[in-house]
Amino acid sequence: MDINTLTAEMSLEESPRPPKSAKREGYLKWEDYFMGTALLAAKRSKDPNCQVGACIVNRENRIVGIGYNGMPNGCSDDTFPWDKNNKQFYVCHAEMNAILNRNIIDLKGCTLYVSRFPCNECAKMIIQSGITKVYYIYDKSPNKDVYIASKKMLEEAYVQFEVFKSEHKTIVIDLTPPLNINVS
Ligand SMILES: O=c1ccn([C@H]2C[C@H](O)[C@@H](COP(=O)(O)O)O2)c(=O)[nH]1
Ligand SMILES: [Zn+2]
Repeated sequence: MDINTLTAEMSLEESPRPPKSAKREGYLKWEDYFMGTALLAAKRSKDPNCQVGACIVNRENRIVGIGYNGMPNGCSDDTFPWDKNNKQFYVCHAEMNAILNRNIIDLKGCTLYVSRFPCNECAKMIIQSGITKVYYIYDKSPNKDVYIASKKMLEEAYVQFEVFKSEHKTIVIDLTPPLNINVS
């Protein structure tokens, strides 16, 4: 076997294996990371009916605000009402909390990842804050006046909104070793 043949055989054998310094495959894409963060935040919600999470991201792909729906600070989750007719008077929406929790002053040009389509009150805050893009997973009540009004305002103010699409259905995160993260 001459030296050329030997080299060809070696490279054939090694081709499926990435070089040791190559990056890991299967890492989360930015968009899945941001929506995953919003969904993880939603898990903090005490609302028995609807847990909403929101994550705001700037143009440099930095997370600048996270929120979920909950009672205002100082208003106890155990004494304020969570039933359908009364919670509306008290609950702070996820989008509002994410905007108020922001760690930068100006949200101009930022993108919001949120689990459900924002209501009219959230749309007002989104517009006024300078957020220009909204990704949401589902529109719970598209025919209700508040969501029709929300769409109307977002469109008028040139805030784009789009259903979130991912090539994955689930992200499963272990809290115990070996700390696997399974994306499927
Ligand atoms: O833009 C929105 C709209 C609603 N929410 C939260 C506020 C409440 O906790 C629930 C409302 O649930 P329904 O059962 O649909 O009345 O969702 C929000 O965070 N952001
Ligand atoms: Zn809202």
